[in-house]
Amino acid sequence: MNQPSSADKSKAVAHFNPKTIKPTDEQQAIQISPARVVLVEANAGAAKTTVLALRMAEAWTRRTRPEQILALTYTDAACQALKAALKKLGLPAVVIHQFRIQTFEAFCTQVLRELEDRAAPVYTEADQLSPVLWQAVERVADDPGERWPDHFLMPTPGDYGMVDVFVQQSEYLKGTMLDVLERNDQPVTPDYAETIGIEYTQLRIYLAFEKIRMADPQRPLFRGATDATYDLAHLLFEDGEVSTCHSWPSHVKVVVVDEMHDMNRAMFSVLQKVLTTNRCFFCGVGDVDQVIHKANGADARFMRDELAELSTHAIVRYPLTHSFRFNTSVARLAGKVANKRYASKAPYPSQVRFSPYNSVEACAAQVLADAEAFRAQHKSKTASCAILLRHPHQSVQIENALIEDGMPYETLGFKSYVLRPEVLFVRGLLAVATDDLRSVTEVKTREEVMRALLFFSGSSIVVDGREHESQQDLLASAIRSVTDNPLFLTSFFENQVLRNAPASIQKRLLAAVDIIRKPSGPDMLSALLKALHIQTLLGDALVSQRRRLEAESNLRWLSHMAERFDSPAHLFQSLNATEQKQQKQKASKAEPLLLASIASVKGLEFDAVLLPYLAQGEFPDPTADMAEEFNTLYVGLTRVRKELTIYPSTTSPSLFMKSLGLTEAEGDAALADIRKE
Ligand SMILES: Nc1ncnc2c1ncn2[C@@H]1O[C@H](COP(=O)(O)OP(=O)(O)OP(=O)(O)O)[C@@H](O)[C@H]1O
Repeated sequence: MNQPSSADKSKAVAHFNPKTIKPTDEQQAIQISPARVVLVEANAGAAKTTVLALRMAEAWTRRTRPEQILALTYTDAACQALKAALKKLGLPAVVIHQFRIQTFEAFCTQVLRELEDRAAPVYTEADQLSPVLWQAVERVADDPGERWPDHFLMPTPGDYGMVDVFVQQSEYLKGTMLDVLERNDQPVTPDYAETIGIEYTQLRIYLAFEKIRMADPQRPLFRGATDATYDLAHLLFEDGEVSTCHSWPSHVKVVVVDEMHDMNRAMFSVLQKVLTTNRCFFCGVGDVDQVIHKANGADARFMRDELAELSTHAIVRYPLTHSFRFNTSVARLAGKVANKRYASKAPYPSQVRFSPYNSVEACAAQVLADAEAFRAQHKSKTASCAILLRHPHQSVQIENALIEDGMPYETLGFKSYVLRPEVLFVRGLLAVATDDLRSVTEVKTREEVMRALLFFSGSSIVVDGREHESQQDLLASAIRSVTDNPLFLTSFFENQVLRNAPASIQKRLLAAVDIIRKPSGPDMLSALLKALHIQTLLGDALVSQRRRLEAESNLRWLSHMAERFDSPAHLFQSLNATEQKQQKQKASKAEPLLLASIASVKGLEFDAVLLPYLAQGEFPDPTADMAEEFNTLYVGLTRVRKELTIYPSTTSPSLFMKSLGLTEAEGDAALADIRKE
């Protein structure tokens, strides 16, 4: 692997000169590098996306047509960040529009759509995958030709964690392409399963599932979230022809890949084909400490040995030493989290502030006050502020605080808490008990409330004389009659939801409605959830273990918030009013604040970043991979340009604070140091 030679540097002169920023020598070296294969590994904010944009702009200025320039990324946010960088450099919008900038999944979907002559349905929800999965389980269990039945550890119906485990393993197998690469026509045996690190039964089920999904390889039954990349990579592995497709890039001159640290084997195989079917310049950028998708097979070696092996040209590596996004204080903290050197050179000061909290509500109030202060100080519409969360359930109190204050906000990476299915179920019960569906003003939400009532009650619709009609059609006509006349909700609840629910659930639903109707104190919602045996109810309804935990957390945080209300009717009105205010805000022209998951803003940046709820059990999440939790924190705090505020819990201190030396005496000193800069 080579470093840029001084001859390289002296020969070329930049044809593209941005007016908005002055590229540094390091950046310009990448912009004009004559090397066929260029690689940049650098810290967050060190201008990786910017140099890709510079390289694209340089090629365009040197008369490469925009459609001959291809940029591939892992996430939509990274596509958005690259477009923003091109815009910031001053490229005309029409030109940016003509560049082909896509995620690998979107790119592969486009090619497969042309090859298959149709768009395969996309299933991303556990509920959609579950029936096929159980069909696969049955096939494996009933296979008369099975030679190793003694090795089976079959899941039993009701094993609801099964879907999550399956999705995780299958995304890993597909991302790494382990089975495709290692099988070589050998039979699937317990020994073979062990060599690829998958439990034998799981592998059998995975293969049966794939057989059902791909029964007709030309017309897959459906695709999961990352299946287009895998399917195309698989096709390429089997020497399938793609280069004759219109949508296959056949005359591209420049290929760039952002966030290359997220690359897995399937993406790499597709990239390999793009590079071997085009005489092009390649530039990839990444930062190993931003890997948060290991579960999908993301591996930094694709930026290193694997690329070197693939490339017939020498790889020239360039440095980007300084972060231009933020200054010393943030850089020091990022360096601590990622345990690496971090230099910075932003043309403005950045500050880090720690705002300890002692209750969930107090934290929300502090976040609101800080967001308000930031807005008051920076009147400009372009000053951006984002509240970044590790988990969606943490939005409950913050959304309430924002709504009460009248501060417009939008969410990214999750829905507002009032629209999450389990909260809609509670809203449904409140509507039934108070006989007031009219207060739910959005028609779409009324529909969702009815669906949630039916779904979480394990119920169905039965109409005499219409037995031949599908549940979908029956529900559609029930929804029509109730949305037209909200007073019919009670009869829908009594005659359908309740009557057709399993007997044990009927009792619990009645008890719940009873609790709402009787005068009760601030723990009404906790009592209602208890009467519903909510954990069992969620467990029975939700096939995904991840979703169950998420739903439980959402309801736990909701009941905490409900303690403020003296009656169920008030709680109900407040939830409805929250939704109405959100609708109003959407219609208004006021610039919204962003409330987002950290994962969804990877690649983006904001003037102010607020990172609430650093508490043990919340962030880091003890059930997740600890290295990735650190990377998630690193991604979150490196989104900031000027003002970073971190909210550590004083009652259950986060491991992060301890391991960063940011608690107690030693931590105070470190904080003081950081603040001084
Ligand atoms: N020469 C420069 N002068 C001033 N600002 C710059 C310069 N180069 C880049 N920047 C700015 O620095 C910020 C960070 O750049 P960029 O988004 O390209 O970093 P990145 O390495 O891709 O970050 P991440 O790893 O988070 O994706 C951007 O606001 C960008 O416009």
